[in-house]
Amino acid sequence: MTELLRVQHVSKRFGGVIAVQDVNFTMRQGEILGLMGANGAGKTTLFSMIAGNVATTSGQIHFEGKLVPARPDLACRLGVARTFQIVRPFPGMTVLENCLIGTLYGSGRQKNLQAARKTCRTLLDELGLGAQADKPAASLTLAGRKRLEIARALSTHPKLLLLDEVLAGLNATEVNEALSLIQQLKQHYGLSIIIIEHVMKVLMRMSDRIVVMHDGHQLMEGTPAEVGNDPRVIRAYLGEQKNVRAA
Ligand SMILES: Nc1ncnc2c1ncn2[C@@H]1O[C@H](COP(=O)(O)OP(=O)(O)OP(=O)(O)O)[C@@H](O)[C@H]1O
Repeated sequence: MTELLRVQHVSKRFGGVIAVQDVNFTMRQGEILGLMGANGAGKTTLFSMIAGNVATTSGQIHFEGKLVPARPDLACRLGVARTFQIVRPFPGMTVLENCLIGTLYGSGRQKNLQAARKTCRTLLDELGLGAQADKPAASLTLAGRKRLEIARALSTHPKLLLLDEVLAGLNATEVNEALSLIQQLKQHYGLSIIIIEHVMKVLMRMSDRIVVMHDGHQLMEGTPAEVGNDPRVIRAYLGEQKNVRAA
């Protein structure tokens, strides 16, 4: 499969805090890559650098062979879109208008407003938000706002979707629904996905490969089975006795 993303010796320092240190991995087109790590491990900072929200202190990130600039608008035009852990809709705009912005200005920029509206309605239908399309974003439930966050990212027509804890705060039924939805969207839009998720069982189930972060470092990279059985991961997250898959 074709290489999509290359993260090379990437580090980020915020003043005296080293949030990410010398992280290296590649990702193939069509993969689902899990990003695992405890609070403060550096996962979101890594996302922010891949999405161009934050500049690297050192190292480089290439997407389809092109250097990802430290500008989210330009990274978006390359085909990278992200969600935020704390959802960021424009609350006063309707659900549809929130998506229109991405469709009109993202990587697949549609010039025609009517066509863009149609695209957004189809997308919102797929995400189960069709009935809410003309309501204000602020009126959605948490599960609805999480779906809108995904819709907003997809509206930019990305090739790589970065999902930052989109399942957090959802109940068991909502988590299962969201997982099937993500799989469907991946197939339909031919997406590659990097997912940050604290529920390990979910991450293990979804991911083709997992990169494990610990205190800003990359602890290891491997298949879910390799990660679940790795003594370093077990030591870092669960103590000596347990197995990650039992968590
Ligand atoms: N803008 C910032 N300024 C200063 N320090 C920051 C900034 N952003 C992140 N950090 C620090 O960098 C480290 C990594 O944070 P980051 O949010 O990337 O971790 P995380 O793995 O995503 O954690 P969580 O699972 O809690 O979201 C933490 O020590 C955090 O306090």
